[in-house]
Amino acid sequence: MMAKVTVVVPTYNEVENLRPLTERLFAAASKAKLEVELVFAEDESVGTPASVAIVTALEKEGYAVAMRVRRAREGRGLSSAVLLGFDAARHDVLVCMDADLQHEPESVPAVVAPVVSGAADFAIGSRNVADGGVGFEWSLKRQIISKGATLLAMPLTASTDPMSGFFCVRKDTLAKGRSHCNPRGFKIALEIMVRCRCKSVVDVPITFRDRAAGESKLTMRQNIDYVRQLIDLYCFLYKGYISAAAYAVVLLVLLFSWVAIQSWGGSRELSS
Ligand SMILES: Nc1nc2c(ncn2[C@@H]2O[C@H](COP(=O)(O)OP(=O)(O)O[C@H]3O[C@H](CO)[C@@H](O)[C@H](O)[C@@H]3O)[C@@H](O)[C@H]2O)c(=O)[nH]1
Repeated sequence: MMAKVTVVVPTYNEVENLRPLTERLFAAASKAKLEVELVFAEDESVGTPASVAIVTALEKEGYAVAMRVRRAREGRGLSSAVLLGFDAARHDVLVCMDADLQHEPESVPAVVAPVVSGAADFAIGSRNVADGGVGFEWSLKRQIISKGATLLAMPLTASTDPMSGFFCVRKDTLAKGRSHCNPRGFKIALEIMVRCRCKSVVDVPITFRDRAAGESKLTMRQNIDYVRQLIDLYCFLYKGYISAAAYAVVLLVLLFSWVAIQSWGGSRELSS
């Protein structure tokens, strides 16, 4: 039977990338015998009217594509847009990828395969496994930020690339933790892996390409959001250990205070 997949792509000012992404994705899906519904989860920007026009034209050409526009007054953000897109998905198998073609649409069948076959709860496109990598000159600053962020997340997940925004999960797996998912920030894959307690996580090698057009939306704000997200996720996952450690510290302080008081009392008795 043909697997049915909803691909959600968060978009903010990505006008130039919508058509090439759609054409490449549907070509790859038809080759791999995947039925795809493509949903652009758009936050309103200056490019929104042009983006809507492109998606309307693609729909008329027969592509199963839609754009959901969140108005500026309703909020903005990558993770929250992806969650809204997932909530509206028609199919059980959900994929998230970027609009800027840094994630190759031709890799979608490979990212989907472990989830469709039942081999994994969660599959993620990874640059950090054999046959995966970065296919362009990435600035040293971005490399350091990415490596540092990955290291900080290591105790939270089995994936080698939890910073990747290219992943696949089933609706029922997502439902296990959807209501606890933090909609803030950029790192929705990490959020879902941890909150939905995904047991079998499979890394699928991908080549991360240069942005085709437009600009990255990553700012300092997202880095701060990431640190807050990490603290929340550590507390969520290791709450038991953190409480036990805090309890042990309180007990030790009490014990040392008691010993100190005893020895002080004893030395006073000796000296009197
Ligand atoms: N709806 C919506 N989409 C957004 C927003 N901010 C960014 N996006 C969309 O989210 C995708 C990724 O955003 P970029 O701005 O291209 O992110 P990046 O900094 O290049 O980060 C990339 O690298 C990370 C791994 O290093 C990935 O985690 C991330 O998803 C992306 O691939 C793009 O399709 C972009 O339009 C937003 O506020 N709202």
